[in-house]
Amino acid sequence: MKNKRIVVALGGNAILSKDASAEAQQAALAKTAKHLVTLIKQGNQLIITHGNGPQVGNLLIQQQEGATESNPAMPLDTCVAMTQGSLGYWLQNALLKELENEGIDQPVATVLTQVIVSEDDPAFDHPAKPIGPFFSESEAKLMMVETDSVYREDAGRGWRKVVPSPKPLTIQEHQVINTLIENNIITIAGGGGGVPILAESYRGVEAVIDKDLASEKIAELVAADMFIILTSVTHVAINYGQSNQIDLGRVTVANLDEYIKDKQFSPGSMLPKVEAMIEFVKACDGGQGIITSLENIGNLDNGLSGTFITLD
Ligand SMILES: Nc1ncnc2c1ncn2[C@@H]1O[C@H](COP(=O)(O)OP(=O)(O)O)[C@@H](O)[C@H]1O
Ligand SMILES: NC(=O)OP(=O)(O)O
Repeated sequence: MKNKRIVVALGGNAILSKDASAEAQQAALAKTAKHLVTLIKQGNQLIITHGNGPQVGNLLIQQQEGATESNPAMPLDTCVAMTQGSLGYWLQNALLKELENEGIDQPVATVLTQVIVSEDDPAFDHPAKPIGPFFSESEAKLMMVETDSVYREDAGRGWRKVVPSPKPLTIQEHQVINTLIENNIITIAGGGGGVPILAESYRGVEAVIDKDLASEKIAELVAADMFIILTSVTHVAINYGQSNQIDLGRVTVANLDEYIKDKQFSPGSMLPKVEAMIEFVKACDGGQGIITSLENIGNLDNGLSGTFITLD
């Protein structure tokens, strides 16, 4: 796996697990940076994207709980921009430190990335993107009565607030991203799925774009050779969480289409990752798609670890 242009998408849950402190998230990113630098040492060009589901949900709670008339809560699109900034800041410095440890002199830049969405996207009427902390069913149901927020069960892990998640149409800053990569600058972009804006008006809309779908758009626009989604599981599975669970090694688009029809992947968690991979391998002829865990990055060379997605 040498000298490739690789888009790597990091899950927000891999950065924030139980401890939401800045120190704990920075420590998680320091570990992440070590794994990413392995790919850089092999001579690959990296474009790194990341989620913000846990972080943007936490920030929204802080905003709402601390709000006063003279110091109002910021809207969700601005919260996305704020988490893009804070996570980019932590990740950029974690990478710089690890590169320095390895004696690699390469700059890193974080691009404030906006993503164009349609005002008419039906997602605005059907909130489906889980953000923030996990609650019990009874806590969530009480909050649904007391506030106008919607909560849903998230892949067997508890209940979370859900917000609209419109489809990313294109990436406003794609030329900036391409210019950085052409100049051999390690690029962090599309953080938190990008800030959702409407075309032409540059007006933000209150939503959280799925970072896997936004990352796929970036992968297409930079003509990536490889698109890797790193999450908390080593493989995509069928019968996930059941006694007959089967981890998928190599799968084709046709296989995945069948599994989607069979409702094997949870919406808001594994389904968008699988959909993003299908889009990528269809759009980038010969492009390789991989879903695996961060810790598995070092094992990708032998082709044995993770779920590898191919066109046919
Ligand atoms: N079919 C499946 N195979 C593997 N994991 C699945 C499946 N369906 C749901 N999941 C869940 O999806 C999670 C990954 O989604 P999520 O945590 O939202 O991603 P992110 O890493 O981007 O934050 C896994 O940890 C697992 O709990
Ligand atoms: N924006 C987004 O998709 O974040 P997560 O990957 O953390 O859910």
